Amino acid sequence: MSLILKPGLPIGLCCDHAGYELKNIVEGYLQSQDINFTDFGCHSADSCDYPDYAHPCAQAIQDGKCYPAIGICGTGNGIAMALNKHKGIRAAICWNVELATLARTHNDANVLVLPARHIEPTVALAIVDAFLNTEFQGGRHQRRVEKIDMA
Ligand SMILES: O=C(CO)[C@H](O)[C@H](O)[C@H](O)COP(=O)(O)O
Repeated sequence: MSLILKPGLPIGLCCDHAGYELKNIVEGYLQSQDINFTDFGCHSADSCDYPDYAHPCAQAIQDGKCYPAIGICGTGNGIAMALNKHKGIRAAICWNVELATLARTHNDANVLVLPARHIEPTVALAIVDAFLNTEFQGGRHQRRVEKIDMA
């Protein structure tokens, strides 16, 4: 059982066309681990706009309908920017396992963002695994994370 899943809540997934193929791979991995997810799209590799999928996914986290989430686009930047417009969302772009671990231990990241065009699928799955299985350290980081939403 993952360390950061909340009982009864699925993981949220969102992507654009650049992340579509990797999202399918991530979904296969989650299924193999018996982890439930809600897929907010996109649902094909046809060109689309990442905010159209990022915003509903972030809203679902805010509404308590899923937790955590994984967002995927070409560089990770666009979908992370859209997700991070939402209060309480801490979306972290991670391209290796160490960054994913630190995003959890230091930042209590609640959305993992993967740059699909810049990482291999095997690395992506190792990142997902690290993200889902690493606890927030709290302590000095708790104070800093609380200050993020003060703007
Ligand atoms: O990487 C991105 C920008 O931050 C987006 O995620 C998109 O995937 C990318 O911009 C899509 O580019 P395309 O040329 O329209 O395929």
